[in-house]
Amino acid sequence: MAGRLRGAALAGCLGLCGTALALLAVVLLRAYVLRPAPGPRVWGRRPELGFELSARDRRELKEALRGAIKIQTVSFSPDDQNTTALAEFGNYIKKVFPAVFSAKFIQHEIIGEYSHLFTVQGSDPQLTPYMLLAHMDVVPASQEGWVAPPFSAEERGGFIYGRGTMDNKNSAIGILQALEFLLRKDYRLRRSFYIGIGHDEEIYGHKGARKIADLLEARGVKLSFLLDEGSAILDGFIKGIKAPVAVIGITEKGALTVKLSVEKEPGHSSAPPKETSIGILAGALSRLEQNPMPNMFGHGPEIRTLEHLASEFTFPLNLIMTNLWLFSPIVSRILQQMPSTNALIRTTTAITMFNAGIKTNIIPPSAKATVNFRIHPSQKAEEVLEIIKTTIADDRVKIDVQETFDPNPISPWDNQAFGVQIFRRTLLDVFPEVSSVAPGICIANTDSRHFAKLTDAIYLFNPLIIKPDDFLRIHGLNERISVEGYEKQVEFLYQLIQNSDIKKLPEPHANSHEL
Ligand SMILES: CCCCCCCCCCCCCCCCCC(=O)N[C@@H](Cc1ccccc1)C(=O)O
Ligand SMILES: [Zn+2]
Ligand SMILES: [Zn+2]
Repeated sequence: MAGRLRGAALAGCLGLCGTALALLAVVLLRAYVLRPAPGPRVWGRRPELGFELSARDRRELKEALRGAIKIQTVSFSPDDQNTTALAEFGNYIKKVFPAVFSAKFIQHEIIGEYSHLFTVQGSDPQLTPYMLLAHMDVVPASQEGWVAPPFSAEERGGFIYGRGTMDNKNSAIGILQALEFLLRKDYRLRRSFYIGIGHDEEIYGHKGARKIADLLEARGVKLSFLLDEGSAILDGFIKGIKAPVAVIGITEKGALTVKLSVEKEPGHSSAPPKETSIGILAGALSRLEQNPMPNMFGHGPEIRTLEHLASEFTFPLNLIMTNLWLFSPIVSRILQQMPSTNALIRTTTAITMFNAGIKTNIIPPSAKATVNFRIHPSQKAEEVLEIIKTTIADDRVKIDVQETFDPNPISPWDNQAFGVQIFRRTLLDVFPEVSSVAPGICIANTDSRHFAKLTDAIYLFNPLIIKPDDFLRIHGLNERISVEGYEKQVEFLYQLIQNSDIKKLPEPHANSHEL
């Protein structure tokens, strides 16, 4: 009997060990044998014009950006913008980019009073046009806490400091600068393209980008791709990856902004009720913060980012990332630890405004707060609103939706995706240190969502190498760009325009079935 039991135990143990060994074999096989081959595509044609800058070009390029930063194009709220500065920005670009404004094949239109649309006519009408999008408005900046005043565009240690240096005058001015340089070298464009520069992106883009999109739609325009801000070349964001990796947004999160309010009878503070409007609202807000929206890891494109980058990770993370079918519970727990990666895997909750109270000895008649949610690509605004109501679970808290939109559809990412191949080619040309190009999610929102009817190929990417510390500067203190980084951005755009002039993508290399 005892022998039979020992035999059964041994057989059980062997079975378990066998399963463990088989699992290990699959894990190793996927990590080391079945890795997608990142083989290069064969591009016969190189950009015609190299990006060699004279000392004068360099100075001009830097001063053009610095001049733009000094114009205080601040969007405070949907009905409060610095319109004098917005108009000044229009005059400024006319002065700084004379070749762009005098070329016969470039049409310039002002849309919604302050936004700009450039139609750059290529010589081959058979080629589907593309679009480069940027915005000139900026969020407000406090005067305190900056090493140099936010609209001084001061240069320190190789960096230009100022609001808009990364978000997003670097793109607005950078695109025009790249085109200006190409025109001065008599480059004749083959593929038409549009440049859109919005003036109210930071307050939803209804009067700028939305109107540009409506106009192009009315003209029957279809785009082969659209490129806007929203992601970057990430350096040091992902534990276990040493080299910088280009993560190109193939979708952006949705958004839902709700106003919460509680009204109660005012009175003398010496005989207070059990709960005041402030206490009730604070409780509701605390419940929202303490109960984050569900972790959706694996339901959106975030998993594709990790799969693409798997072979970039050092051991043993490479084993884990190539085997997400097994390790995703661990990975999703790790991702939720840092705010920037937590934002990739769930709808985020941010309490952004709170107003209440009149005087120290008056029971507050009302308390109001604003909560801003950024919706994960696998959820819809309606579903998020239901979760909010259930979490607050208090009828005394009035919930008003201020603004909402669902996440963008997911743009194509494969060997036939024209835009993706052009970005990849251009990244290889301009940033040889970038080891991988992966699809990702833009965790914030951009003007690009207004263009969904013109193309299904919307990409969010700024050709800038950014570190976690830089990310905090966007909408924060000491926003800055390195002069070298800005030159690289202009070079990227200069080569991108030339690379896009290719008629047809080259056939994929025999080994490069995946990007
Ligand atoms: C695989 C690891 C990835 C780690 C993620 C790190 C992400 C780093 C990305 C850096 C680029 C950030 C670019 C931000 C663009 C910001 C654009 C913006 O500020 N938009 C406004 C628009 C808006 C929306 C709603 C109301 C008013 C304005 C925004 O707040 O989203
Ligand atoms: Zn922006
Ligand atoms: Zn912004």
